Amino acid sequence: MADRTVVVSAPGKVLLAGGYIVLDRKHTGLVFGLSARIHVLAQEIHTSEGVHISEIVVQSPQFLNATWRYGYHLVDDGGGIKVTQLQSGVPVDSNHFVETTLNYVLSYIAEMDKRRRAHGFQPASLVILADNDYYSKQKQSAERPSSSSSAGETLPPTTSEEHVSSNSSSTIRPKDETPSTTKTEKPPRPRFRHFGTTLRDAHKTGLGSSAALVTSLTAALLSHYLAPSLFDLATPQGKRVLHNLAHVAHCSAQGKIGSGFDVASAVYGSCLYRRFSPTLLSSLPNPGEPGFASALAELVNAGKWDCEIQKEKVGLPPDVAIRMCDVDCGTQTVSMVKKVHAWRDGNPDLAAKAYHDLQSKVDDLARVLREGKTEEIPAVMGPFRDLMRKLGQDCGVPIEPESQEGMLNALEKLDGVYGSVVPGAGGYDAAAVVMKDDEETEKKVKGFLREWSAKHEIQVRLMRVKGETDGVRKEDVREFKLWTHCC
Ligand SMILES: Nc1ncnc2c1ncn2[C@@H]1O[C@H](COP(=O)(O)OP(=O)(O)OP(=O)(O)O)[C@@H](O)[C@H]1O
Ligand SMILES: C[C@@](O)(CCOP(=O)(O)O)CC(=O)O
Repeated sequence: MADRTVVVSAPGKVLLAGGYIVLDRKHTGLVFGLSARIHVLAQEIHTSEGVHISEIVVQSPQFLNATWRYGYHLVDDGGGIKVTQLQSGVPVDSNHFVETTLNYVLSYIAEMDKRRRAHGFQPASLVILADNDYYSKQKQSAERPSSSSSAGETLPPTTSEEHVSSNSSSTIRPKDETPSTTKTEKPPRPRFRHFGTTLRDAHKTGLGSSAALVTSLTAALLSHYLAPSLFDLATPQGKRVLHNLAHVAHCSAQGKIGSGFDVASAVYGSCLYRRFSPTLLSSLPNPGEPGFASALAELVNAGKWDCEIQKEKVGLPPDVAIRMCDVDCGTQTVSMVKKVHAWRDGNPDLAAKAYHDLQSKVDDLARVLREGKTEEIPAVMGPFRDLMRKLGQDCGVPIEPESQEGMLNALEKLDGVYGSVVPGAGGYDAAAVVMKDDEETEKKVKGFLREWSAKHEIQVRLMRVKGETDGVRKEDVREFKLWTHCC
């Protein structure tokens, strides 16, 4: 049988402009994909002769205690495939986004490829590898140097979980290719570092890890299990199916609260985004309920998807970059959205005016970036920030908190910085900077953030990540050979 090992990656996102208004179908948001990606490697699990296992094993080897084993069964009355997390040895936290994605994607696959109902799913191993910028550095993080040439570069510290599972044929660690380094040599920066923490305790930088993960996991499962005649990521139809299925799974895992701009950019990359009608998903049964599988397949394959993804409306001048600053604080997006909506519902006229004004700035910003009018960026981003700050004040929500306001005002005074914003929902998450794409400006910004951090006793740093237009893509499996069972 053909080797079905596949690696798919999807980008993170930054909603540069359009937070809150994009939740309303009347409006659009300007979203950029990011160079920070989440990769998922899918491969068969090879067992010794006579040994049969029926598991799907998902691992996130950059975190402690992050191996999730699932059994699966076909539910009667067309309820689809339901997975159950298997526990053995050290208890492992559940991973709601992974589990939900498996329920939706395996149900869709079984519906599209009827043979699966009779023969079931071959056991599979899925390895999640996130680019380093998705999480803030934590001081206790343990790293060991290893090979600098390929993707699986850093060895996780030994954990009790690994001890438990070390005999299993289905748990993988990167093959140990640790080179000998002398004491004085600085270890190479690992492409996928170990964060030295559990996922629950990790400090997210707000780049949209869950949407990138759900998208790349969905694409990896579809590519691994379905023949190319049924799913081909390289075709527009393949992307449409991926987009719809990942949307449904992500919405379900999130509790149906988002506009979906993050999944759209994970699939298609940078775009001007108009959301789908929320009613689209309202009649879909839940996984396991009668009729779920066929309703899901129908919704994904056809459905009245009325979202708009306009890629041609988005561009960047060649010498301009969108960079992100990690502020290393968290933001409660859900409660902020609730407060903004409560204000909007209580003040419809004021809200309509505010949303209209914000939309015109979203359009202006898209236009000046697309048309390469670098000199006009400050005159658009400044008033956009003012309007977002005003919205926050009206709703009693810290969309641009004072601490961020002071920092961004000072940052914008630097030569080469054209504008900045607290993207998406705002708050204390990452800040975005639109700046000249050269070393000199990068040095200035880094120096500024170092001084600002010291003066204000906070931790702000410029991340490596940059705005990028690409969406989901297949990666060269050979680059991930340290994470595969074979080769
Ligand atoms: N590297 C990873 N490995 C396994 N699961 C992950 C990984 N990254 C994200 N997840 C899943 O996504 C969840 C985080 O989703 P959540 O919506 O809270 O954050 P987010 O999408 O990163 O938010 P933001 O838009 O602010 O960046 C985790 O709890 C986990 O279920
Ligand atoms: C507030 C909202 O419009 C943007 C949230 O963006 P972010 O997660 O802060 O990047 C919500 C949404 O569109 O899903």
